[in-house]
Amino acid sequence: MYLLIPAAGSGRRMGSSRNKLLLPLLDKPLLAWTLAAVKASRSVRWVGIIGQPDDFPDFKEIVISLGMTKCVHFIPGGATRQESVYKGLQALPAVAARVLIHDGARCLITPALIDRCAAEILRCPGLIAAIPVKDTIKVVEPTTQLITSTPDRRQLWAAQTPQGFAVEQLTHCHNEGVRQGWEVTDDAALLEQCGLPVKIVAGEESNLKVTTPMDLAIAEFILRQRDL
Ligand SMILES: Nc1ccn([C@@H]2O[C@H](COP(=O)(O)OP(=O)(O)OP(=O)(O)O)[C@@H](O)[C@H]2O)c(=O)n1
Ligand SMILES: C[C@](O)(CO)[C@H](O)COP(=O)(O)O
Repeated sequence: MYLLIPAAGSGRRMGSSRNKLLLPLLDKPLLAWTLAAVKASRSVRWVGIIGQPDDFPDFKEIVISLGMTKCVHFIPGGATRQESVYKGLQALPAVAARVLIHDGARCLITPALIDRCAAEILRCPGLIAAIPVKDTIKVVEPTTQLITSTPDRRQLWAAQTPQGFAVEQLTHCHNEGVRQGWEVTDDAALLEQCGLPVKIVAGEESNLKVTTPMDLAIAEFILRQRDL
């Protein structure tokens, strides 16, 4: 399976002066945890790490320190996650028919979840890992700050990565996104806009995205519970 890892962000919400994926988490950089899970996955053969070129020396050091034997490529990213994935798609080998995309920032991913998504994407053209929403969600009118509705929670799922796609279809949707000026925060949203089906695969509650300093503390807590 081909796997693209968007890792070209800046970590604004982390309040970090550098890419948050290079911040330490226990004994190694955050991205090293993500890559360790990728290394342990049985299905992934080809890895494209999408990053800002300034970060490549650090990324390469991490890859070497993990002793990754999979084929690893470093792909220059863009100004948004959407642009970064678009560039990643263009760097895939022509023979790639299916691709998984997994955020570098979801560093608690398990090899089992990667392999489950890899197996499932061979049976459908689009999928995302997701978990049912636990909270009661309110839709709020931004200027008045008044609640306008409470969506039925049974229909709400929190999107995670991996997200998997048929490469041709995802490329078509990204092209359409560029043409129409769509701005989205995940790849599934592009298929949704194009009216194409995307399936849910059971995600994992611990598969959080490290976005804020609080997430970093939670990630550390979860990792300490695991058999390292
Ligand atoms: N231009 C960008 C922006 C984000 N990402 C990646 O997309 C994932 C999810 O993005 P997010 O958590 O928002 O990361 P940042 O952009 O670093 O964070 P922030 O939005 O707080 O600046 C991360 O692995 C991030 O590195 C990317 O590849 N290219
Ligand atoms: C793709 C994603 O991880 C799904 O949860 C997420 O959308 C990435 O970006 P966000 O801007 O932090 O939501």
